[in-house]
Amino acid sequence: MTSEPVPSSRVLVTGGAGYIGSHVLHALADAGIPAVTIDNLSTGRRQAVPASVPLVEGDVGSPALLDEVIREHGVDAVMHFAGSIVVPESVEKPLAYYRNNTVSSLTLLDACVRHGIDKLVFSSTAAVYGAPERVPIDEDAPTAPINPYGASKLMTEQMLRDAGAAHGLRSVILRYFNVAGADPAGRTGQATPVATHLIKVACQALLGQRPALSVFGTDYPTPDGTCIRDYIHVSDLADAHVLALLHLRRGGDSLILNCGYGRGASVREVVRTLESVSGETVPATLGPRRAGDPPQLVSAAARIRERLGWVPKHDSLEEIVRSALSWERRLDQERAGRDGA
Ligand SMILES: NC(=O)c1ccc[n+]([C@@H]2O[C@H](COP(=O)([O-])OP(=O)(O)OC[C@H]3O[C@@H](n4cnc5c(N)ncnc54)[C@H](O)[C@@H]3O)[C@@H](O)[C@H]2O)c1
Ligand SMILES: O=c1ccn([C@@H]2O[C@H](COP(=O)(O)OP(=O)(O)O[C@H]3O[C@H](CO)[C@H](O)[C@H](O)[C@H]3O)[C@@H](O)[C@H]2O)c(=O)[nH]1
Repeated sequence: MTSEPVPSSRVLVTGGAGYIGSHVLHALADAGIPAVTIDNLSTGRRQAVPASVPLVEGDVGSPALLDEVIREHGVDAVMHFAGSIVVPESVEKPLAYYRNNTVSSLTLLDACVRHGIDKLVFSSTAAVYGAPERVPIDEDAPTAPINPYGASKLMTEQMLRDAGAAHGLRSVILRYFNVAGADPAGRTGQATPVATHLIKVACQALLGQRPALSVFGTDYPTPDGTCIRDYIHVSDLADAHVLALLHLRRGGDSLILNCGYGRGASVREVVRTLESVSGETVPATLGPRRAGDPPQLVSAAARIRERLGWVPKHDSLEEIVRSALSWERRLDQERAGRDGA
């Protein structure tokens, strides 16, 4: 490594080898915005990172590594994706979640302040709202997480607010609803080893990679008895990140924005849509409720459009499930190629 900073500003993307981070790295590369990523590859994959982006393998909780990367690459802004994301696991191992999500974020914020970086885009979650009293949920709704994952993210939001007031660190906090689908060009997708998200699990069941999808609860107070979620295509979410970065680079103020389409789909609707795009049946069993699932989570979606001028391009459940299925088929072929080699 050289000791002189390079002249062009790069955005530091933490967790860029993961599902959402890798889509954002591709979106940044497509927009001609230089980036560097730190990832410890705990759930991410090296091959998800675009060839043009330097991947520094290491932990975002290391102050020395952050110092080195920020100096070496002339970092002027940060997008923070690295973290642990499985809700039930956060209930079993809360301290691990507070360490990897909250404590590591504290280390990162500290590094930003130390290096005079005043722009940060943060991956938050609708889980900060807990089980909301009303849908659609707007950004001013009360935050009341019902699991350590959501609490660990809300604590980081609080640190960002306080660091903004004290140190001028401006942030865009993006609260994602249910992220799904894959890059339409097939460059990346969700490849994390533990699949728990509905659309990925349903695709895996359809392809015979698991015996069946278990539908978690059919007695919810919703029209068909199954839970309703606001599914957002990961490529639209990636575009929102690029817009958030540009907003901060223009000198824009701190924002908290929901990321969703403002429209819900039930578990049964998701399954039907997957069946209609594939022409095949999803093997499914009707099971009991999963602990901690609110009946409905739907975003109030106006603010992000107003503040960032975000216009979704893939706003259809068909497109989301089609891209997720074709990504799952691609992973299948990759595995078959490896096994055959
Ligand atoms: N997937 C969703 O539906 C969803 C919803 C809301 C919020 N989020 C948030 O979005 C972010 C990205 O989620 P994802 O779905 O892409 O998950 P992911 O597991 O695919 O990506 C996380 C990446 O961070 C890396 N990582 C984890 N801990 C690290 C550490 N300490 N140091 C360096 N790298 C580390 C992992 O190797 C991985 O590449 C997370 O912060 C998550 O909480 C995701
Ligand atoms: O095998 C499965 C998996 C899920 N579901 C159901 O499908 C819906 C969606 O579940 P996911 O696990 O895909 O997503 P969650 O809604 O639980 O949570 C996700 O979306 C949240 C915001 O809406 C947070 O962002 C959180 O981090 C993220 O994991 C839920 O009703 C769930 O009960 C099933 O029926 N069977």
